[in-house]
Amino acid sequence: MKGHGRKIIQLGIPIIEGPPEDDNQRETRVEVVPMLLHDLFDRLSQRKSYLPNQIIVLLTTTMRSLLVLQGKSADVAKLAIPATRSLNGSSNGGSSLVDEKSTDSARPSVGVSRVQTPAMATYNSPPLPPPPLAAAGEGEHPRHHLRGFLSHETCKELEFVHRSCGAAGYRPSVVSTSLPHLAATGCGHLILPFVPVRERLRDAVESAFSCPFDLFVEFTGLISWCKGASIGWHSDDNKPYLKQRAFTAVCYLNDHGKDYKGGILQFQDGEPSCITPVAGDVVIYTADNRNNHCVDEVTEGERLTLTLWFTRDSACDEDPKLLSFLSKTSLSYEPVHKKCCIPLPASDNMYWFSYNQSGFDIRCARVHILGFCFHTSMDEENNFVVSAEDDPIELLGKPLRLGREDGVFDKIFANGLHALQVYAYFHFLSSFNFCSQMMCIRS
Ligand SMILES: O=C(O)CCC(=O)C(=O)O
Ligand SMILES: [Fe+2]
Repeated sequence: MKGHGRKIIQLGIPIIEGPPEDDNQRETRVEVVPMLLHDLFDRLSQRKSYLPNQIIVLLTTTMRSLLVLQGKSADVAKLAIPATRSLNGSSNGGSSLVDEKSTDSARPSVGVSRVQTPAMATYNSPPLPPPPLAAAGEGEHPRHHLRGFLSHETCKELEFVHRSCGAAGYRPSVVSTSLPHLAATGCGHLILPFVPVRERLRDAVESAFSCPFDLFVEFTGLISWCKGASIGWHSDDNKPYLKQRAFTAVCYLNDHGKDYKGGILQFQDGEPSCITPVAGDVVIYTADNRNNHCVDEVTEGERLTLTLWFTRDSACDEDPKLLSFLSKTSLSYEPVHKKCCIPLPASDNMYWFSYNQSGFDIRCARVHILGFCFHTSMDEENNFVVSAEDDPIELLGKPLRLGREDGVFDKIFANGLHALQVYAYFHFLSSFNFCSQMMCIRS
């Protein structure tokens, strides 16, 4: 089976239709299930949780056949359900594997990919929920609102990454953490929590819009919409350099009303016409002008999202870029202090943007809001002294220290962004009662 390097292996009684190009192979490749594998596969089928790209066993040796999929749950949705139906109908007297009502639609659906697919494949598994949104994606304004897609823990974990590493965003009053940013700043390990989320989202989008195996992730980013942030009517592919974008997924990581005010997502036409963000919910829609939308101004607090764009163009796949960044930064970095576990300095020119032509630097603003200031000048004995307020932009790219009231911390940071990242990281930890860790930036 083709598609993103995923594999399908079938032994024993043929139970699925292979794609046309496999026809010849199917005739010759059906083999008896080796006894040696029986126990192994039976045990694998008992497992409760699977990671992306793990082997998933759908039918085990008790059915005198093995169907093993390696890959995504969308693969399973697409192939397993028709397979189990045809097997049930095929007279071998086997008990029903999947409740018939739940398999009304042989097409992949969001409902299918949202349940734990391996559980579906084991005997006596509960019936699948009906595909709740199957019809909506085909309309004039193809979009879906998936409720409770991310757990509370996942939302918090992603928020943690953002608090540690967020940088000035692509629009005023927006702070973002993109995966290339994490990779390029030596925080590659912080990409890990995104991996299963991206995989599940891609499954959901491919399933909901009936394009299995078609999509690549083009961009993944955490975005905080601070007070004053908004975006007017637009479609997500509305610039020549954005034409590769086919679908959007926005995951809400915190709650409207509780964490912030404003920030409602509105669509120009079609249903649902507006989305009031709830932590864990996801909205997916086509990136073209069938889904013109805007986000109301955030009037209080901070709205946090994880936004992904998907493309059909493999040249725009984010993954090779990430791997290239990771291979450069992760392999070449040698920490000054071997035990250092704080984020690395980032490239300086990534974080500057001009605001109303007057110049605005998010690094200065944020340290001031946090009650700190930068100290950059040295006296004759090479000690840092309080100053640096004259032309902070100029000095932000140089080594500096953080000061608070009359004191100056000892730690020398590579530049302003580095200081800010480290501060944000420890500030976040301290909110979980790890205050003592803050002390280590003093030494
Ligand atoms: O955050 C949202 O609800 C939508 C964001 C959006 O429209 C965009 O980033 O293009
Ligand atoms: Fe948008």
